[in-house]
Amino acid sequence: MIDKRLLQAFPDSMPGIRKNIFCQWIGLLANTALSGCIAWLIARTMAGAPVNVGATLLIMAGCIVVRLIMNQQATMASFSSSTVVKEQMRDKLFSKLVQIGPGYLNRWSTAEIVQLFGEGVDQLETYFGSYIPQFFYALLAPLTLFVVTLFLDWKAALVLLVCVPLIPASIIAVQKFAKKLLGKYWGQYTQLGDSFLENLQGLTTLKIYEADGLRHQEMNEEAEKFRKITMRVLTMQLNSISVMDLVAYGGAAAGILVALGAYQSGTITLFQTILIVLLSAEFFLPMRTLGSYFHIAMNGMAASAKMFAILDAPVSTRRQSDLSGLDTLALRDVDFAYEEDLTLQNIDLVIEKGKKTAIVGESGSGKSTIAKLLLGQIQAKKGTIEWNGTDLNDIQLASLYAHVSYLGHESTLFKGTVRDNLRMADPTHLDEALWRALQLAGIAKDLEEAQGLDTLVEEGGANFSGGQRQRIALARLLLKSGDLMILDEATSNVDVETEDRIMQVVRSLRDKTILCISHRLKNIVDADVIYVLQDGRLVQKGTHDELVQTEGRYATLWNTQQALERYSQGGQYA
Ligand SMILES: Nc1ncnc2c1ncn2[C@@H]1O[C@H](COP(=O)(O)OP(=O)(O)OP(=O)(O)O)[C@@H](O)[C@H]1O
Repeated sequence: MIDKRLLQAFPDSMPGIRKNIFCQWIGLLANTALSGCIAWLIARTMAGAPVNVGATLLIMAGCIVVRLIMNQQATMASFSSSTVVKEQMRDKLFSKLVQIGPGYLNRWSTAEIVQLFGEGVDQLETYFGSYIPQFFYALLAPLTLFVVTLFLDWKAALVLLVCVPLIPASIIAVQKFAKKLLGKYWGQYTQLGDSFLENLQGLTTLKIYEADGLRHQEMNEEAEKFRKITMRVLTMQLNSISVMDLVAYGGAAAGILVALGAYQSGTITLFQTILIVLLSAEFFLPMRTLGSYFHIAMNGMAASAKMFAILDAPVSTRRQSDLSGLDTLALRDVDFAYEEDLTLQNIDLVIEKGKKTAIVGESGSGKSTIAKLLLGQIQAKKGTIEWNGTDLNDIQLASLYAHVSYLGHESTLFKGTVRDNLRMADPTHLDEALWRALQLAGIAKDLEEAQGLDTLVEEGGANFSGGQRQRIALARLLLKSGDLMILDEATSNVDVETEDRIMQVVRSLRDKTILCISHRLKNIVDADVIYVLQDGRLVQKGTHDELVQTEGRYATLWNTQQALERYSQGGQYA
């Protein structure tokens, strides 16, 4: 009924939990005293005996005030313990994802992460703020009341105490089933989130291909599955609450019946009988409340299982070394697989300082996978990647990113100003340096006509064209003083003018170490060394002149692309 690991993971929540239990217990004592006063007043009045009403009412008012204060304190303690847990859990998850690096996207989807960070963590609020304190209080309260009722009538006290464990027994009975069901519920929930996000992001494509109707139907089916499982969870919760109510009220009735029997036979007084009647419900209430928190807490436990899966994900502990400037970067006999089949096989590749290295090959041959390996986003299955002879797995990701800059085919711009986006590369750059980079990237004129460096960038750079976004990203790349520049199909999504500008800039960077990944061979003809990739294997290596003169994959690709180019310029495809 208690997830030990979850409890042990947040020791800072314990003071709040202890305070909550203590306040509830003092409140229970105040309530017992209040019931005692009520029973005393009724019994004395019915017996026609003198009663000091004023003093009794004063004591009763005192009990009510204590109870109210204790309730308020317990609520505050609950808030403080759950806040600590939520803050720390989000912190732990975030640090872990930072440790794993961008490669976390290979293991979990964005929607899953967002749901766990948001609603998943919120589910822990009930677990720590209400369920855990209630669990211990629900053990303490019946024992306390048992001691009190023992002085009134031991038989009734015993019956009440014996009936209390029937509630946790019924909870345990549904726990196994509930755990399975909630595991499925969370699976369905994240799956629905994944599809929703994907369909929303690709809505334009779906509309263009008139596939939105089909996706709509699929989403409806998934939503229906989620509705059904939600209803199953609710039904399970309601049924188990009904069972708990039956046990609670049945148990209280049994205790009351025993007390009434004792009163009839003259073993106990009217005061004792009334007090037992008043206290009997109190015996069961804490367990009953525990039962109602239980299902929400189980949901928190199911979510926490997913969170612990992230926290337990293996992270290389080898990443200790810092990088020095680049002399050589080499892939030595590297194999890699996303799934079972190898995506890359026996890759031997060397990137030398100050040289321009190119990787070419058809779509799906594994070019971007090599870039991901060099960026530490994925790990080789076999072989090593060595930066000046040091295994990349031993190098801290932060140190690696300080030395490497990257421009992909779809660059991300962030909400803010153009200046904010450029300064990401290096916050010490002055405006002059930013303008120089923008001029080189061929976007300075467009920005001068707008608000210059203060031009606002909307989320994802939505207020710029694809080409403009890529040019701003190129300027950002130029501002970063890394040792290695990786361009992965940096020109594949842009207009011819932007493509020419990007390649012109790359050609002008004479002393830079550049890795250029491209399927358009005309962009890499001047590379110092070209590696040709086919179906995950390196099949050729050399300069452009060497490769076109040799019969092989490169010459075939070159001839095909040249023919296509002539054709697009109005010539003949031959
Ligand atoms: N995250 C992934 N999970 C599973 N398979 C993947 C993943 N990313 C890529 N692949 C597969 O790995 C192979 C190589 O992909 P990669 O993106 O490296 O090719 P590429 O040569 O860069 O292609 P392109 O020129 O089209 O970008 C492809 O068959 C692709 O389907």
